[in-house]
Amino acid sequence: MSAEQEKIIRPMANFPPSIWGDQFLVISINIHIICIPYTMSAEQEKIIRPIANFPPCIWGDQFLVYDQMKQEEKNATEQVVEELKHEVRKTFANLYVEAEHANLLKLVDSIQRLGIGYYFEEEIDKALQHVYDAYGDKWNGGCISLWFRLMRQKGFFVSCDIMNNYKDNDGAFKEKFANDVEEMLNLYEATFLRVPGEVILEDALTFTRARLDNMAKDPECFNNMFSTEIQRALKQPIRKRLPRLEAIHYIPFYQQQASHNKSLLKLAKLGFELLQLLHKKELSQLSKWWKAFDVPKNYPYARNRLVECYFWAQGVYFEPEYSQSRIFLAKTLAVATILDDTYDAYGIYEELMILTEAIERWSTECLDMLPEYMKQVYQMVLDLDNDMEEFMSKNGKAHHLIYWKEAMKEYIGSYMAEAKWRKEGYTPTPEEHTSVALISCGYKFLLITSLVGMGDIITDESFKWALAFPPLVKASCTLCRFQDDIVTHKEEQERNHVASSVECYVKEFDFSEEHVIDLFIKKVESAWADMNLESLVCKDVPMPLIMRVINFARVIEVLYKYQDNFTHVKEELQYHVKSLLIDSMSK
Ligand SMILES: CC(C)=CCC/C(C)=C/COP(=O)(O)OP(=O)(O)O
Ligand SMILES: [Mg+2]
Repeated sequence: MSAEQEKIIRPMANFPPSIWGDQFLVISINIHIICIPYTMSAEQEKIIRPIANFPPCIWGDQFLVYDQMKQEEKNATEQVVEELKHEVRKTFANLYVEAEHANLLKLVDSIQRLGIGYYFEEEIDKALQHVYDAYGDKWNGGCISLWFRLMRQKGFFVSCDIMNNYKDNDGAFKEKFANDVEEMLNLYEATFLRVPGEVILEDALTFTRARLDNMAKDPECFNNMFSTEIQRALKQPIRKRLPRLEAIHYIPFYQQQASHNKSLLKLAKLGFELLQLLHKKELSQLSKWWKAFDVPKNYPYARNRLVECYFWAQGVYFEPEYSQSRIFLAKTLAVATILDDTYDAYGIYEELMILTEAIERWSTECLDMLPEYMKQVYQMVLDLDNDMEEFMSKNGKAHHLIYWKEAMKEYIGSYMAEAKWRKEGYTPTPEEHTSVALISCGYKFLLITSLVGMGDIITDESFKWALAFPPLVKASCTLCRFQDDIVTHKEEQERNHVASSVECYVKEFDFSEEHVIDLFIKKVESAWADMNLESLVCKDVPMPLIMRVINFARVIEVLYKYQDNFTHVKEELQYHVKSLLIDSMSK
């Protein structure tokens, strides 16, 4: 300032200086030390961490490399596939006459169950629209249950009144159907497309389940082929099956049927094989990416589950067009697993506060404030965004990642809320718990993850819709949370862990654990009915998005139905992974 300007008289107060000097620097250094566990001596490390001792990864490095098909062989296979597709298209065309409508439905069902529905998306849409336009709700071409299931699967809200055809005048189910295995199976499968309040379908489920149960115990009645089908259906109906796993079982079953279409069978096998090559390539690419993080060394407390995460992502979508999204989803799942275990199987409250704030701020500048062991996982989170942004900006859709980040922040916020309850030893009321646990189950965040990169069908509106937590998404989160807690809560409570929904309900209502679990099984069933309803009434939501929600729910059926197969990878999941990603389809 010039001497002139200096004439200004400032209202100076001459406040006394700080009296504390630098003495608190030392304390803040101590706080910093607490945040860096690897530099702490055993003495200093008085902190008791909620360690879980999760089993290690069982797969080793086997997916790093894979057997590739020679280019000439691949080209030749693709050529045959095109020819076979052409032939199947001709079959469609022949079935449009009225007398063949039931066969048209059977063709659609076989194609879908053989796992090659994505080859004939247009033909299937056209065929079902044709049947709907011709009959509306008044289908009279036989195979009622098959018609009902296929229509509802595709989003046509046909009435369940047609099921009265299975009943006598006195309202009981006709006994003449009871010995018809195929009809019983079809009716049973149709009941899983019911929406809340469809009593006739609930009764049909009770009726068919009892009959099929008896048939399964009496293999003399029919051939072996159906016996296996019945047992599989009783364990898991078609509505809840992952399409790729269904193809593995259905292809040999279809082959055994005398009436099978040879071109279709061959196409299903070749299609499976070609797609398996792509999946192997993706997993190999992911394995290389993951290996660089050296999870066993850097995150020994966490579940190292890349292969299982890939299985998860592949369950959500297996089609070639979603390759980039599938990879992004698998990466996000693998990182989310480390985060989940950091929040509830290693981190202490003060450290988690810092990590939560860093994720909220989303900047490399936050790296310095993090405890040493968290730095890498934080960088992994930032890189998920950076890597996907590169791909998304090619299509001018990089801004979709803003929604993804918003969802991630909400998800991490719910982990922090649980960490707080854990620290306080507080058991929330079921209501308080649900508001957090439906987000912490991860399914809202993962659904939003799965939409990134799916193509033009997904718009800003799709993300806004999902972020607003509509009933369809809420139902899938409900199912995920309760099914997960039913099988994981015992093991979790052996360490210092936030109360799961089971403990919250036991405490609030003074119910026995068994009773709470029965209640949750019913909640899971009604969440399926809610998803069915929403998938029929959400007309503004594109079908490919709805199918992601359904497939996420189907993955839960595999990973959490009877036990926690994600944490403890037993024979059944190993078998699935091998048949999808290692073994070749038998010719
Ligand atoms: C759905 C997500 C996020 C998948 C990633 C893997 C994961 C965290 C699974 C659930 O683990 P958990 O049984 O420990 O879940 P929680 O800690 O929420 O009970
Ligand atoms: Mg957990």
